[in-house]
Amino acid sequence: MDKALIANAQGLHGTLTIPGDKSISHRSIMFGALAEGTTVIDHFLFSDDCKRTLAAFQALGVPITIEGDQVTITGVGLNGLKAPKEPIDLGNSGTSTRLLLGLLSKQPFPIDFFGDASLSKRPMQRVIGPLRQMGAQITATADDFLPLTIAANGQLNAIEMTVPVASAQVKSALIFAALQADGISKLTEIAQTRDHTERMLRQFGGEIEKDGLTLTIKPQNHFVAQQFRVPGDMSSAAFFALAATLVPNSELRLAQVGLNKTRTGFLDVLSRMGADIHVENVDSRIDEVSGDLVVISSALKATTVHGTEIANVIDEIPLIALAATQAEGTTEISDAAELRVKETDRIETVATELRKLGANIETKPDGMIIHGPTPLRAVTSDTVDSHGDHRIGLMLAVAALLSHSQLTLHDAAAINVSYPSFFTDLKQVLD
Ligand SMILES: O=C(O)C1=C[C@@H](OP(=O)(O)O)[C@@H](O)[C@H](O)C1
Ligand SMILES: C=C(OP(=O)(O)O)C(=O)O
Repeated sequence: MDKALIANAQGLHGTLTIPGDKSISHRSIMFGALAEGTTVIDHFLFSDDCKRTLAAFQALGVPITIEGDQVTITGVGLNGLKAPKEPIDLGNSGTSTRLLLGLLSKQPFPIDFFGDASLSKRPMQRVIGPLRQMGAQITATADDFLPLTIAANGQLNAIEMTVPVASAQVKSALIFAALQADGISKLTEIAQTRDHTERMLRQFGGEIEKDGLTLTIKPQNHFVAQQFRVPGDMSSAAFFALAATLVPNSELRLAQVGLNKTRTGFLDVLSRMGADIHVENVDSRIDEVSGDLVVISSALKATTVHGTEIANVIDEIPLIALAATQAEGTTEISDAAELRVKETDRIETVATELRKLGANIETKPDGMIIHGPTPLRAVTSDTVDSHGDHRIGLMLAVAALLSHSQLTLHDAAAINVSYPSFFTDLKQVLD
């Protein structure tokens, strides 16, 4: 599907309630299924990826009902899942695949997974390798890719390891497996990644100890159903925070956005660049803190993004690159080779698409060097391409707002993976 993008925006005003967090929505279904009792989740993100997790648990025999943006899950516990009748389709969702690998690695029946063309190219060895060390029986194409089969398995051994990639998905998969292991497991991260699994595990009555970057997990199989509201997704709010920063004469409020410190790196980077963003109405009654972001347009200057900050901004790097094209000076992003194994190689897709609009971007194996500012307009093409990657499509829709030429987005439907209501939300706040 091709979509005409909105160009030459004059200002963004008003208040937007940002859709629910994708990472938390996935995990809410998982813990809800494992708990005893009825879990009620409000402001669940009904995006393509989260719907894959929801459908996977329905296929595993978990009763789940939907009313508006509320999901009700009747928990069955780890021992109450049923053999799925068919292979499970995980679509485009890396989070569903990797977390489910750990969660389902000790079931008394085999389970087959497959996914779309993009997901079938994403590395799974990072999860399959450690799970095999624990005793899981997993067979995958070329040992690393979907489609794969988790064989029936009655035993998982505890593990002590340093997780070799800074990845919340790998960490979370191993936490789910460790809950079912025969002893105490210790996982050490090389950098702090998003900690929603750890927080939700505690919220559902489980135990996990954290000492610096090391987590200690004992076997446990008793979780208590919960009721909560999923905070707005910082990674979705980021599109509007940048749009309001870059489009002159804007003042926008993004309501009830998740402010978990492992997710707010984008606000730090933009603030360093000179953005005017402040936080109001913080709600810290629950473990996943949320608040409003108030964003006023401002000029940006270049920055450097590297090292342990990368994990915190991993999904926002396409937007940081866009910000850098509008900033005074040279921005360098390093230590971000993980971008090459996302839905697309995001170093290449960001550079290819923004260059069409006149951006001056050099790519490196682990990042990008961006020389700004450059006006954005159709230079080599007036059609930009999501390449089937939601974050690229959404970033390009923000870039288009600054362009004086009319642009078309190829494969605009990709945005449904994380932000189906984006274009409706955008219309609501444009002058
Ligand atoms: O755990 C999660 O919910 C996620 C972790 C990140 O992936 P990695 O763990 O592969 O870095 C992120 O890119 C993804 O959008 C969601
Ligand atoms: C990388 C992403 O998601 P996933 O790994 O779940 O496909 C993303 O949402 O940008």
